[in-house]
Amino acid sequence: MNTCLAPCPVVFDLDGTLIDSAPDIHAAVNAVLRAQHTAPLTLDQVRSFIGGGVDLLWRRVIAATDLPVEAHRDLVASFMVRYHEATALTRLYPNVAESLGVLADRGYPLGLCTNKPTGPTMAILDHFGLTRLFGAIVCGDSLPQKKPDPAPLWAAFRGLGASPDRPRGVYVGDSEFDAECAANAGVPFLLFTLGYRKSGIEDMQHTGRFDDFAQLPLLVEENVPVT
Ligand SMILES: O=C(O)COP(=O)(O)O
Ligand SMILES: [Mg+2]
Repeated sequence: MNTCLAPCPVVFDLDGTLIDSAPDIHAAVNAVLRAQHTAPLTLDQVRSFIGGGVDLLWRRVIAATDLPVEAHRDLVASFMVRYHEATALTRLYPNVAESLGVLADRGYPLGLCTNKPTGPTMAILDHFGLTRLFGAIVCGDSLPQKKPDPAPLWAAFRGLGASPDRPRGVYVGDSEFDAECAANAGVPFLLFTLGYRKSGIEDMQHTGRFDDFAQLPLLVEENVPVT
C-alpha cells in the first residue's frame, strides 16, 4: 500500500505529459537537416522519436535519413544550439497549470523527472512560469542514467524528502519509458493517455490513467492516500 504520513510527492514527466513540445523539437530537427541538405521529417515521425533523450532522438533521426552514423555527435551539437530556444511552438496541455496549482495548494510536494537536458528543460519551465512549483528537477543529463533506469526517479523523490530506501509517491507520465521507469522504481504510475506513447493503453503497465489534467488531483488522492 502506497501510504504516506503527509501528502506524498507527485513527480511528473515533461515532454508529452505536461507539454506538447513535439512541434518545437520537429522544427529544430528539420533546421539541422536543412543545413545538411537533407529532406525534412514529418511531425509524426519526430514525435515518435521523443522520450529517450536527445542522443536516442538523433540515432532515430539518422536511421530515418541517409545521414552517416558518424555525424551523430555533430548533429546533436547543432540541434542543442537550437533546442535551448525551442519554446515558441510548445504548449501546455489543457488544465496543466491549474492541476499543478491544486496539487501544490493541497500540500503535495511536486517534482520533475525528464530525459530532456537541463538547459531546454529550465527554458521551458521558466517560459511557462512553472519552475517555482517543483521542489526537485531531475533531467536527462543530471545523472549517468536515463529513464527507464529508476535512478533519476528515485533522485527526484529523494529531492522531495522521500526516504531513499522506499520512495513513496506517484509518477505521472506519457510514454513507455515512463511506465517502465515507474515499474523499475516500484512507484505507482498514472498514465496521461494523450501524450507520445506508441503502445496501446492496455499494453502499458499503469495504476491509473487520465486524458484531462482536470481529473488528476482526484486520481492522485485515490492512488496516494494520506494516513
Ligand atoms: O526525450 C526527451 O528528451 C524528453 O522526454 P521526457 O520529458 O518525456 O522524458
Ligand atoms: Mg514523456
